[in-house]
Amino acid sequence: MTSLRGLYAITDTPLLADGKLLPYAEAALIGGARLLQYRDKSTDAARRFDEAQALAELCQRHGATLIINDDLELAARLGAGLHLGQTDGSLATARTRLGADAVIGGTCHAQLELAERAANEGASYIAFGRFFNSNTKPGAPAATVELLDEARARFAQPIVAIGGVTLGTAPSLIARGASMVAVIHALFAADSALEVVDRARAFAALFD
Ligand SMILES: Cc1ncc(COP(=O)(O)OP(=O)(O)O)c(N)n1
Ligand SMILES: Cc1nc(C(=O)O)sc1CCOP(=O)(O)O
Ligand SMILES: [Mg+2]
Repeated sequence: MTSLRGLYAITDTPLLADGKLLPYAEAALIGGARLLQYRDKSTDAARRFDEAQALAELCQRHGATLIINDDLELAARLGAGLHLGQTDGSLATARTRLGADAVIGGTCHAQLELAERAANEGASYIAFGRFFNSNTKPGAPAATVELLDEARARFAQPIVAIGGVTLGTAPSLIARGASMVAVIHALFAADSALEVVDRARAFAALFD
């Protein structure tokens, strides 16, 4: 059973270009990331499969869970988890296809109604954001930390907080009930894989 608490690392193809994807992803896993999302917006199916398969092997080696962003078919091929946004397809269909044990998450922006629907459709976690200014997705709809109080009281599903999460901003989200923090820039915009290990360790320690 996957533990849905701790650091949720998300890859970013432009940021992890030039051979950084696998070493930086492994560094995040060494540092303690529990979920690793493969987020690649390209249409290069062959590269996407190869990269996701390599990440699946890394996750298996480090006892973490791979989540595929947007792509149910790729998740099904690899036996991985899946994250779906509001325009990425049905969570209920994904649950039927991937089975009861798969980790499937849904984007809920700042709307409790979207979380209600995601929960009813079988989401393993509900993701809210963007809580702070995001380097990766500056235009994502904004959410306030107060939303987490209400979400925590209303839903049994673990809550993922995303958007501008740093070592400085994460504690306010965890204190309000976020079970996981999903991070791109503050984890992977680093000069070396060793620096990613250190950052991941520091994020993971916030959950001790
Ligand atoms: C954990 C997590 N939360 C939210 C998102 C955003 O999903 P979406 O709104 O579909 O946007 P894209 O990531 O597909 O651009 C996410 N990927 N992961
Ligand atoms: C992919 C994504 N989704 C968001 C949402 O609010 O739904 S914010 C975001 C980007 C997260 O990257 P960073 O940690 O660099 O801000
Ligand atoms: Mg999406």
